[in-house]
Amino acid sequence: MGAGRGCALLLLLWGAARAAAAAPPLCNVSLEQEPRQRWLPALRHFDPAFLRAALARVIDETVPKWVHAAIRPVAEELEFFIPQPFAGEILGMCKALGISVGDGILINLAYEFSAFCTSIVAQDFKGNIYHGRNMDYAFGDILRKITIDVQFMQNGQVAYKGTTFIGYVGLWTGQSPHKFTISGDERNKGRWWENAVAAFLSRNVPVSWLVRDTLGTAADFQAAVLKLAATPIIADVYYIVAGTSPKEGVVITRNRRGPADIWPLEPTAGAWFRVETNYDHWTTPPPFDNRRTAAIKALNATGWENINFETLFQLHNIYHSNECCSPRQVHDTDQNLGVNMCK
Ligand SMILES: CCCCCCCCCCCCCCCCCC(=O)NCCO
Repeated sequence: MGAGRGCALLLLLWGAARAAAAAPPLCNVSLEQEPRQRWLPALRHFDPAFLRAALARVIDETVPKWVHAAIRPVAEELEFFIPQPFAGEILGMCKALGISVGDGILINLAYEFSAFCTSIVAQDFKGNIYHGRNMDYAFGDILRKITIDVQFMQNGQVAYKGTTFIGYVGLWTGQSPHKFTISGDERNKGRWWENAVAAFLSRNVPVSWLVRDTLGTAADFQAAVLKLAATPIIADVYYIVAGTSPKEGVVITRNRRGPADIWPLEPTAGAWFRVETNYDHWTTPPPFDNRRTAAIKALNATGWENINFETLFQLHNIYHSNECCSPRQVHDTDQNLGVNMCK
């Protein structure tokens, strides 16, 4: 399919019962406005006191107090190392909310909170490409209330869009309309605050900022894959990318410095889907986390004749049900996001 002819649909479903779909607020962020100003309209959807309390709780429960005390001044200094527009955007929100710049920067370096993400890219028998992703977090009670769909606007058009949390300027899920979609899944453990500052000082960028940068600048699927594979970042990650033409689907396993592996769709060889959870695809997942096997089973049962937006969405619920998750993985809330690129 020609890049200009694609259409795109974003859909969010919240809640453990998943009985009713409730979309998060849809916010426009104008890339033509000063970075410090551009998120202020989006902030108006939220109670500043709630955001301040949420930020305090997340930091309090994930960063030891002595580390917070030591790291906050360092994070504040990072203002001078952070590239635009990210620095301006974070500072603008900190000022508007009356929170410390150090805390604002710190939370924007957050990589994961016990996240169990799954991304699937698949091609149907007609050559349509589908990209679905699921996120399952700790802090569900907070994160469900601060999730937003964002349209980044330029010249009166949507330049790119994504789903994030208010205050968090990077994207882990996004779409460049009619071109490509990206999702990121956590790779490699480690406390997020431990290495973030040191890695940042090496001038590498957070993984979610590279997603946003790629959505805003890459001309097509191929350019996006190259950029996501090669740009130095501050942590390991899996980038899952889907395009609008047959075979345009790939899982990129990233080290900080570059690609560890590139795993494309190979529909002619029967590989019409790729599933990425939080483990290298060439290794066996641990027995307590069966998401990959369950997703593969469900995809094979569905078949490429029947894969579509609806079945992919349902499938995310199936493999993510309690049957395949250990108690450790079953949080009280789930986020399921399906990104469908269609002809
Ligand atoms: C700069 C203003 C801050 C405003 C206050 C924000 C309130 C609380 C913020 C909570 C932010 C949560 C960040 C979560 C990061 C998750 C990263 C992620 O999605 N990782 C996926 C890994 O698979």
